[in-house]
Amino acid sequence: MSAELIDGKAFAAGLRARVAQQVPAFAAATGRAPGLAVVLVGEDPASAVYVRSKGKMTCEAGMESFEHRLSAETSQEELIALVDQLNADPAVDGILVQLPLPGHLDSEAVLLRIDPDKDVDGFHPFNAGRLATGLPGFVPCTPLGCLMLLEDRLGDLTGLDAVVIGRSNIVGKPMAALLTAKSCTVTLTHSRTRNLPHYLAHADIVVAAVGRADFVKGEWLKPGATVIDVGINRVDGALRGDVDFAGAASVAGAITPVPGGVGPMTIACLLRNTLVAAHRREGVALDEDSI
Ligand SMILES: NC(=O)C1=CN([C@@H]2O[C@H](COP(=O)(O)OP(=O)(O)OC[C@H]3O[C@@H](n4cnc5c(N)ncnc54)[C@H](OP(=O)(O)O)[C@@H]3O)[C@@H](O)[C@H]2O)C=CC1
Ligand SMILES: Nc1nc(=O)c2c([nH]1)NC[C@@H]1CN(c3ccc(C(=O)N[C@@H](CCC(=O)O)C(=O)O)cc3)C=[N+]21
Repeated sequence: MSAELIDGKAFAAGLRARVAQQVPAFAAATGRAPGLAVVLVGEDPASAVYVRSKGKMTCEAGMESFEHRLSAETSQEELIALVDQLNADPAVDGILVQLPLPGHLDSEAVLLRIDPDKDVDGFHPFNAGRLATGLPGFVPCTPLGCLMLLEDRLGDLTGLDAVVIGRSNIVGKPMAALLTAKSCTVTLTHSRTRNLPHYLAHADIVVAAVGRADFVKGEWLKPGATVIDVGINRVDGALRGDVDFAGAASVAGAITPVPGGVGPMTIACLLRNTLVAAHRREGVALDEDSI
């Protein structure tokens, strides 16, 4: 292995500490802590683990966590009614509805119902549009975390060639928009891309969000590339990324591990977005770039 390890777990701990530092001043100004509501529908064990971990870290940062666990049989109307209630609740600054939802529910309609000013996931089309057009809003947590790790490692990203693998609304597309805003030359690839290794051979930055264990091979990479592995794949009970770590680590300049890379950044960015939402809603000043 020659690549440097990008320690997302450590960076995320620092970010959560910076968020926590801002909470007392907000509480002094408003008489309350920032609040995050998390909605979990059904009993998917992986989702339950994430929700528990989000709740714990929210409290550790000094913020208020409101957990809503609904049965897998919850109707669309019941879920929408809960979103409306959270939209109207002044103690709630951020709302996260854990995805994926059970198949009978219309997740697009649920995401559309969330007040865009409380949309700390950044999944509402208003916020996707704001990101695409360069307006302030909320940026999805996973790509925001990836960008923070990239800028921490590389500094100014201007002019770098970036390849994003995967075009989902929650990772690939917003990642491409963020890198474009940072003046990278971005290639957004997906399952219909004809010759992925051709694009990767030129990439200074690779962000892999495919959902297939060990998919990206070391031979495809440009020597010295910075590789961000978003993938969370469970293989025989263990977590694997979307990048063949051993192969990639002998070619890349730096790489994130799985676990301990992007995952912890996602939760830390969720807390950051909640802090930002609280300040914006209350009209309390916050230097967002310093967090
Ligand atoms: N660490 C974290 O915090 C998070 C991790 N994840 C993980 O990241 C991964 C991606 O998640 P998500 O974006 O939601 O996944 P999706 O399944 O929504 O999207 C996967 C994307 O990969 C593309 N793809 C599939 N096969 C290939 C292929 N052979 N070559 C190139 N592209 C391909 C698909 O293309 P097409 O559009 O053509 O189908 C699609 O755009 C998953 O492992 C997920 O668990 C997700 C969110 C947060
Ligand atoms: N509305 C919504 N918002 C999300 O942000 C969202 C979601 N739904 N649905 C599921 C995905 C996935 N996701 C992860 C968060 C943290 C880790 C994480 O902390 N992972 C640890 C390991 C955790 C473990 O051991 O299982 C790590 O990579 O080190 C992973 C994945 C957020 N998601």
